[in-house]
Amino acid sequence: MTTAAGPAVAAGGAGMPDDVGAPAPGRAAVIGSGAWGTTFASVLAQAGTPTTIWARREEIAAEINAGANEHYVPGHRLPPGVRATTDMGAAVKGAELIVVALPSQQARAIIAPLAGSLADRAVAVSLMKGVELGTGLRMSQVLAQALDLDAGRVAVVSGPNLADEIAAGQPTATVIAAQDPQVAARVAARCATGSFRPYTNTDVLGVELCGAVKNVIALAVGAAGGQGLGDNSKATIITRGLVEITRLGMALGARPETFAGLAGMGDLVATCSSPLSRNLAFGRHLGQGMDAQQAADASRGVAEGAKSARAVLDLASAHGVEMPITAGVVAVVEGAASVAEVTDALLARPRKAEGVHASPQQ
Ligand SMILES: NC(=O)C1=CN([C@@H]2O[C@H](COP(=O)(O)OP(=O)(O)OC[C@H]3O[C@@H](n4cnc5c(N)ncnc54)[C@H](O)[C@@H]3O)[C@@H](O)[C@H]2O)C=CC1
Ligand SMILES: O=C(CO)COP(=O)(O)O
Repeated sequence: MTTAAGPAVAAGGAGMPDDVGAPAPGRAAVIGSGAWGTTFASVLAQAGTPTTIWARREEIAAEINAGANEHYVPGHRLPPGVRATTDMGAAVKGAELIVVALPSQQARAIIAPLAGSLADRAVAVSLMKGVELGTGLRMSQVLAQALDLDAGRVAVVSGPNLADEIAAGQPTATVIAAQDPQVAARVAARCATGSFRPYTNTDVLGVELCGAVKNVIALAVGAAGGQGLGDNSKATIITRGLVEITRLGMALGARPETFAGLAGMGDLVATCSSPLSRNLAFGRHLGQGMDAQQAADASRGVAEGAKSARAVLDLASAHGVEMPITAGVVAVVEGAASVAEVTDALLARPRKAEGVHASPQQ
C-alpha cells in the first residue's frame, strides 16, 4: 500500500527465500473488505502474493479495483496486486491462502458457503480477534468447523497490528500461528515484507486468546480513561489484564511465554495506548456514560471486545478461571453496573500476592 503522498512500503517479500518444502507461491483470497482485510491484502500483494478480496458491496469492490478503499482505509492507494470481487466462489477458486477478516460473530455464517470448495493444499488464515458467542470457540476452530477443514490447515495472524499504521507503511511485527510449523512458515513467507515482519509460533490457542482477550482489556482501559483516570490506572489494568489472559490460557493449555510475546504483551500495549483502537474508543464511550448501543453507534468499525467479553467470561467460568476485569467489562456492556461501580468493586477485592495463581491473603 502507498500513502497518498507516495510509496510507503518497500516490497521486500517478493525476493525473499521461501521456506523449505513449501509449494510454489500461489494466490490468496481475503474474505472481508474492512480495514484489516484490505490492509492485509495489500501486505500480501507487496510480499509478491496476488490477492483477491471478497467484498459484500459492489461499490467497495469497484473502488478497490480502481486502487483504493476510502471507506475503510482512507487516504491510501492499494498496490496493483490487489483485486476485488463480490463473487466469493471466484475469489477463493485456486487460492492457496483463504484469509478471513470479518467481525468474529458473523464469520461462521458468511463463510459457510465455502465448505468443501477449497483447493487441496489451501490453508485458511484467521485475522480475527474474537471468541464466538454461544459456542466459546476461537476463530481458528470456527474456520475449521465452517469450512470442514482439519485443524492443521488453519493458521492465525495476531500481534500489534493497527491497520491504519500498516496501511501507512510503518514497520511492525506479527505472529503467524499454526499447529504445523511448516504451515506457519508458508503463511509467513507469503506476507513478509520490508516493513511487516512475521514470527511463527505453534501455540495457536495462546496466540488467539491473546488477541481476543486484549480487546476486552482495551475496553476496560478505555472506560477508565473515559472516567478521567490516568496512566497509573491504565498500567494497572493492562498488567492485571495480562494476568487474566495468562491465567485463562494456562488453564486451557497454552504456553506461558506466548503471553509475554508480540500477540500478548505486544498487542496489549499497542491497542491500549493507541487513538486508532476501536476497542479503546468504545471503552472510552462507556466510561463517559454511554450504554453499549450508544457506544456501538458512535464507533467506527467493529469493536470485538464488546461481544467477546461475554464469550470469554463464559469460557473462563466453565474452566474455573477467575477474570475480574473481564467480568467487570461484561457487567458494564450488559448494563448491570456502571463503570464507577465496577472500579470500586475491583479495588475492594480481597488483597492477594501478585502472580497468576495467587490466592487471597487470609
Ligand atoms: N483494524 C485493525 O487494525 C485490526 C483488526 N483485526 C481484527 O480483524 C477483524 C476484522 O476487523 P476489521 O477489518 O478492522 O473490521 P471492519 O469493521 O473494518 O470491517 C469488517 C468487514 O466485515 C464486513 N461485514 C460486517 N458484517 C458483515 C456481514 N453481516 N456480512 C458480510 N460482511 C460483513 C464489513 O462490510 C467489512 O468489510 C476483527 O476481528 C478485528 O479484531 C485484527 C488486527 C488489526
Ligand atoms: O487488533 C488491533 C491492533 O492489533 C486493532 O484493535 P482495534 O480493533 O481495537 O482497533
